Amino acid sequence: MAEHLIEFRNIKKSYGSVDALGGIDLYVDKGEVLGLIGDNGAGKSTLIKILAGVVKPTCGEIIVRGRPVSGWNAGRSREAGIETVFQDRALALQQSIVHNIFMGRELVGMFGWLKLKQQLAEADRLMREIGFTSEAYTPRSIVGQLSGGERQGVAIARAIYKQADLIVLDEPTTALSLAETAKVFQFVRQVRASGRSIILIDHNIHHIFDIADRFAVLDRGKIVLEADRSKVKSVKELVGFMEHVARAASAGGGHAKAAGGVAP
Ligand SMILES: Nc1ncnc2c1ncn2[C@@H]1O[C@H](COP(=O)(O)OP(=O)(O)OP(=O)(O)O)[C@@H](O)[C@H]1O
Repeated sequence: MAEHLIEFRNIKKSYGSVDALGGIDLYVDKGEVLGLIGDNGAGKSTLIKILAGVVKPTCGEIIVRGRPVSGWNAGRSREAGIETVFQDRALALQQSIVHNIFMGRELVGMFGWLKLKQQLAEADRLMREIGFTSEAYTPRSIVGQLSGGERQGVAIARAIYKQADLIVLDEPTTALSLAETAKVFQFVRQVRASGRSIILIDHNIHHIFDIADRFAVLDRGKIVLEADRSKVKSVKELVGFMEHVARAASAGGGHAKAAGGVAP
């Protein structure tokens, strides 16, 4: 069996009587963008919090590069090379790009002196690596003066500095214009081109369709569809399936499930 970068096997999470996740089997491979789609309350946040090690699953196994990891927590998640960019991005807007990238992990030399020159050079390299092409900005630019898409880029650069192999982006295009969304997706493409993986959560199916290599649709704590981009003919087909899932939910029925292709 092929070795995945990260794999969830039968991950469950209950909050009292609420089953937020009811047995998730999901994997991410090296160098791919996995689009995670689901309505409000489907369990997306719970899933990525488990991945980040900040929420403990009720049961299930997490396998990293083919090896089950016991005692999964935030430290193990970081060691596995997983970094999550949450919606607020946790950026210090009054500070420079370089400050934000190195925040809490500054390069220091003997006697605790900050290696500012090296930090500036490394920040510049990271910005170029993810495709920060605008000449208007340097590592000393203030993050608050950047556009929404560019701020997302700074958060991604910080994740790469932290040696991320898998970057989880939680709704990175919320409240962004089309042009800014395009910038974020350009960063995502660069990250994928570097061989890193991305889990992209986005409410906008069109966005996910444009960029993901594979989709996973979560519905009331279960994966109801997993499909390669190449197997899905059009965004219309994906939207049709999502509508079918929603109809089944509002009718109080069981989970709509699609095997192989997408058509329900
Ligand atoms: N700390 C908690 N205590 C109790 N129930 C919770 C908790 N966190 C999540 N839930 C429940 O688990 C289910 C999944 O929630 P989750 O936040 O993971 O969904 P989501 O897909 O991220 O939704 P959204 O897009 O609205 O953030 C929901 O029914 C939610 O009410």
